[in-house]
Amino acid sequence: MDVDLVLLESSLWVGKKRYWAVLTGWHFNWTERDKKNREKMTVSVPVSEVVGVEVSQRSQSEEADREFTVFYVKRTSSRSSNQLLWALGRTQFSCPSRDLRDQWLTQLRMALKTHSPSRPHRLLVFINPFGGKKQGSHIYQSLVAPLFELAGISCHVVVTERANQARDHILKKDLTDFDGVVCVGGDGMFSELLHGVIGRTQQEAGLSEHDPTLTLQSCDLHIGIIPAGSTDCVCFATVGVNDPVTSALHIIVGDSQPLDVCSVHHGSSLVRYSVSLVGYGFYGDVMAESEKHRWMGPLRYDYSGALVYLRNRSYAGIVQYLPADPQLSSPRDKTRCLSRCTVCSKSTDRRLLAQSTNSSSLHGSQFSSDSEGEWVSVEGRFKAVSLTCMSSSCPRSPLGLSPSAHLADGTGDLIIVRDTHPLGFLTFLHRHTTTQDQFDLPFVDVHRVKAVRFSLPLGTEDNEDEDEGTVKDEGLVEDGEALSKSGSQQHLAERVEERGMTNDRSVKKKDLSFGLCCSKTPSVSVWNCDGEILPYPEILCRVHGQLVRLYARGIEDRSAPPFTNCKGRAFLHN
Ligand SMILES: CCCCCCCCCCCCC/C=C/[C@@H](O)[C@H](COP(=O)(O)O)NC(=O)CCCCCCCCCCCCCCC
Ligand SMILES: Nc1ncnc2c1ncn2[C@@H]1O[C@H](COP(=O)(O)OP(=O)(O)O)[C@@H](O)[C@H]1O
Ligand SMILES: [Ca+2]
Repeated sequence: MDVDLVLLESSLWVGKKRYWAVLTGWHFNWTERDKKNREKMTVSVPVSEVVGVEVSQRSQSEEADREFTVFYVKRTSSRSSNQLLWALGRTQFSCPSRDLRDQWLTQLRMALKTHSPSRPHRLLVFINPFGGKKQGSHIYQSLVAPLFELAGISCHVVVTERANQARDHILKKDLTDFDGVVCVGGDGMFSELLHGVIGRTQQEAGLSEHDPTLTLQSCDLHIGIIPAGSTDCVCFATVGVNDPVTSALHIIVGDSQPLDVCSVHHGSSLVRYSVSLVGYGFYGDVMAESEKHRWMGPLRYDYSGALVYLRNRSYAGIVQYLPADPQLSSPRDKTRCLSRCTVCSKSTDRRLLAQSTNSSSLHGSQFSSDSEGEWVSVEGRFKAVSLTCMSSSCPRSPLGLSPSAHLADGTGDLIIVRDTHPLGFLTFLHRHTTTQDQFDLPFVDVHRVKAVRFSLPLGTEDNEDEDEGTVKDEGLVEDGEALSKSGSQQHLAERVEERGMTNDRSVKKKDLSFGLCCSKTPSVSVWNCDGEILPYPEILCRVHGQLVRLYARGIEDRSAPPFTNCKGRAFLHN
């Protein structure tokens, strides 16, 4: 029952103004009262958004002994982009007596404990000092660490010295004391945490990650992201803005956002997990190209994007997909997945029901293609084939690859861009930066799916040296050597070149050995899997609903009605 009992109320002063302050289990409100005791504006802070309470830091004096400061989440707008940001609000209250001050401190701290129980107390933080503009350590020390300290969160901080250190740490070290893991970096760093957390959970549950038909165990350990990378798409799409303070506050208040994850398999092995982009053709080529220009920082994507666009390539392939239930939602229904999204909540309800009716729980049960419906097949030449489990919005594309995709509905959106003239493809790309519908083009199809398979038509060059089932050599969990950009990716990029897949250097190499016959453009591309290159075109992807949880709450709806108090009066929400 949602009874909002008053825990404490009294007169308090803020500066020279007198307020009537009320603490209930759910809210801390203070209402200005004028000299005639008439009520003016009320400020209301949900207890769940109180960051901390402190006694006055001023030197001991009678006045200071009657003061306390409440720190809380304050919503503001960014001046440049009009995005909703969270900042640290603070109000210093003065009490009539020291006794009353102590009562306020006790009650506020107690309310925090009992009404905000999901807050983390101990976190494991990984900082990539080389991500994005190389500001990770500075961002953490100057903006995030002071907030965690204020909130009483203790942190074990690891500044990484190599790629995959964070993933390996999570897979192998004792994590019993930690409530969550946090990365300070970009999507690549998030991906390391994702692989560590999912891998660890399956190890402990005794489940094989390589079997795409198995329902994996969802992970309890939460993941937090402090954006300090190049695209920061996972943060942007789950929080609505790339801002370290906003993200730190979501971690502090213990927000919990389930997230769908796609497992990518080749042959009989798991290759990687992805949450944002599994993309072949254009996005694969952009990623392969951009690795050569890493020194440019985030700009490498625009530069490489332009180069790859001008190459004007398309690739032959067979895309097969398992459609999701069209009754539940559609990628073209013009809705947005916002905080407390009903489509995602219904998916949660269905999962809970399935778990309760399945005596041995859903985990470890089989995902049978028969009961999941019929595969649909599309063969042709494509500019791009992309699968995304969420909108994949980012500053470069504020509505994302698929604006109506859901964070936690158990499906992904498959976007097929068939071969077209360069101007058409530019229109498609450009619409990602506006509010125009990028799917409303005759050469673009979008489907909401549960699984996707991609293969090459018979006779495509790459089929010849395709070696099914050998991925384990580079597999993620098998040998601890993931396909990382900065480490083994170097070696993979060389393999890609040797196979004559994507870049110009590879063509030159072939030209030298085979002469003119091989100067044609490569017939296969690579997959871009959340920023990592997968050099084998034939893959199977399966979406796992709500496999992990982030310290986030989805994008908050700015048009939501104002809060009202228990007496129905209008409230100013801080
Ligand atoms: C004409 C303007 C076209 C703008 C097209 C914007 C499409 C943006 C879609 C972004 C999807 C992002 C999905 C997330 C991917 C990340 O996981 C992943 C890794 O991120 P990290 O480095 O932070 O670790 N990032 C990426 O894969 C980056 C993909 C970026 C693609 C940028 C494409 C720019 C295209 C520019 C075309 C210009 C044409 C000019 C013609 C002369
Ligand atoms: N200390 C390190 N040295 C080199 N590479 C690292 C280090 N720490 C993490 N990485 C790797 O760097 C890659 C890019 O990191 P990320 O933080 O995503 O930045 P960006 O968004 O700029 O790509 C990731 O794939 C990650 O595995
Ligand atoms: Ca989804």
